[in-house]
Amino acid sequence: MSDPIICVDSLSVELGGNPVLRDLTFTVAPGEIVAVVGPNGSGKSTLLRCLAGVQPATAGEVHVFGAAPVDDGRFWGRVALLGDEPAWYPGLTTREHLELMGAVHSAARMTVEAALEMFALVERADAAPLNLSTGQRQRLALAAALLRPSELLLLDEPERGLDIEFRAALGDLLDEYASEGGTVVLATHDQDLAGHGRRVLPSGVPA
Ligand SMILES: Nc1ncnc2c1ncn2[C@@H]1O[C@H](COP(=O)(O)OP(=O)(O)OP(=O)(O)O)[C@@H](O)[C@H]1O
Repeated sequence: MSDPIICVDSLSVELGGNPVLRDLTFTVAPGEIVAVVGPNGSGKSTLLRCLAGVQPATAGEVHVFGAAPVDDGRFWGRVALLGDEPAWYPGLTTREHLELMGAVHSAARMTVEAALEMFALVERADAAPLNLSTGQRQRLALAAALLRPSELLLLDEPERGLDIEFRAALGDLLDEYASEGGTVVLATHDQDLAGHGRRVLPSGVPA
């Protein structure tokens, strides 16, 4: 069996003196989709931030690709993160944002035109992101994350702002990414999306 992509061992995180994650242990194998589920405030985003190396553990360990995640170019070359609203370049269009993503990463997974098509952004390709609807902006953020090559996708509530049809399409895109060997960890409130993977609760209780 291949080595896990992610090992979380007895992870605890306190924020502002409050325990948010308590003694959480799980592993994620290559090609797996893991859905972090639970009510508001249960620690889903905190767990994703730990996996991204931007939230230190209070106790326990997190290993990604066999080492503690480090917020550096080598790590982000392998990991695509979709968190809160990205910082858009106000002078660049939708198409130019995707071209930029393709330019900074070698071996893009798809062309810009294919991404515009796949994420239903063709008609808004020449608009600035701030002139898109909330759902269209989320589709652009997802297009950017899926256009670039990566081995691990970390997605915090990727369903935010998406209509029902596109949520279903997103599940299929994640399945396709995983079938190519990519690993996905997503925090989600969408039960259908969560059904595409194994469920993990940040409380550590099996779902
Ligand atoms: N900087 C902070 N200082 C103190 N407490 C915080 C901080 N950030 C988050 N929290 C608290 O930590 C807990 C977990 O927050 P987190 O955002 O991880 O939850 P979540 O499961 O992602 O929630 P949601 O479903 O609403 O997105 C919440 O109770 C939140 O209020």
